[in-house]
Amino acid sequence: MADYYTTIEAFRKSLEKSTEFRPRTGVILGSGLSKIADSLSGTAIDYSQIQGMPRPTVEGHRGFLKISRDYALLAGRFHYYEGHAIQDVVKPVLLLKALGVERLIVTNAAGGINPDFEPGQIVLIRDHINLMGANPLVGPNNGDLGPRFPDMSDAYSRALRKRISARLEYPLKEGVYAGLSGPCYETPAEIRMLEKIGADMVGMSTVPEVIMANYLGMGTVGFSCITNMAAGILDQPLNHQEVIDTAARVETHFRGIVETVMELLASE
Ligand SMILES: O=P(O)(O)O[C@H]1O[C@H](CO)[C@@H](O)[C@H]1O
Ligand code: HPA
Repeated sequence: MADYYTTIEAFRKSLEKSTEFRPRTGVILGSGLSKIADSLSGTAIDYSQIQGMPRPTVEGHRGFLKISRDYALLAGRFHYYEGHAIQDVVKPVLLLKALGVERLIVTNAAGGINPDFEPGQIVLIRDHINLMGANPLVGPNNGDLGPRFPDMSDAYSRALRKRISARLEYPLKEGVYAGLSGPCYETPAEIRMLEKIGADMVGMSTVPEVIMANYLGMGTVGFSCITNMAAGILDQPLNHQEVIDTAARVETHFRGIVETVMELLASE
């Protein structure tokens, strides 16, 4: 395994110069969702100012940290398909750890598999299936950071999900997220397989981040914005522009949910 301890220490040092804020809640924003960070007050720090932080290459991931007393929002994540080592894909989580963040909210754009879902809907992630073909914890383990064999039975905190559902005006549907490496969208046959193994939505991110957050002891919740129905469900081709457009269409609604959850976590 990469020496995550060293990476976290290097981020801590680098951030010492740019901010005194040490929030408890971190948010990773998915494709097309970075406007949420614009609308919140705080200090914006470009990834280029943070030593060791890669640059996002995907449209909809801008590459800055917005930080205030209560929150650290990351507008820009790294995907395995971009060619990053899996150890770099989890750098947003290591950065949040360096700031002392204890709770993580992950968001993503995903294709809907469950026929009860529709584009524009926000789904609370109940669990995931790791089909990336990679795991960020492979390699020697530093027991000071986390266990060799982390338990994943509550990776998307049941307790937090319950509190979120109680706080929101209407309950969100929950679903299982299948994380694949991409960058191809899936074939219709792959989507039929994913449905059979219990996936409700599909994407190319989130899973490595949540594995790392769980390993580091962060309580985690996740939201998928269903930006399109997965391949073969509707008789139409998929493209990233549709993903960005749908995320933009529901941005205000999604922001409301994320802000409510951020307030809920900050008040505890
Ligand atoms: O998961 P996020 O980063 O939100 O983005 C999703 O959208 C992109 C595909 O359109 C992929 O990167 C997929 O993972
Ligand atoms: O249909 C999809 N498949 C994989 N990743 C995605 N991200 C948004 N939509 C999708």
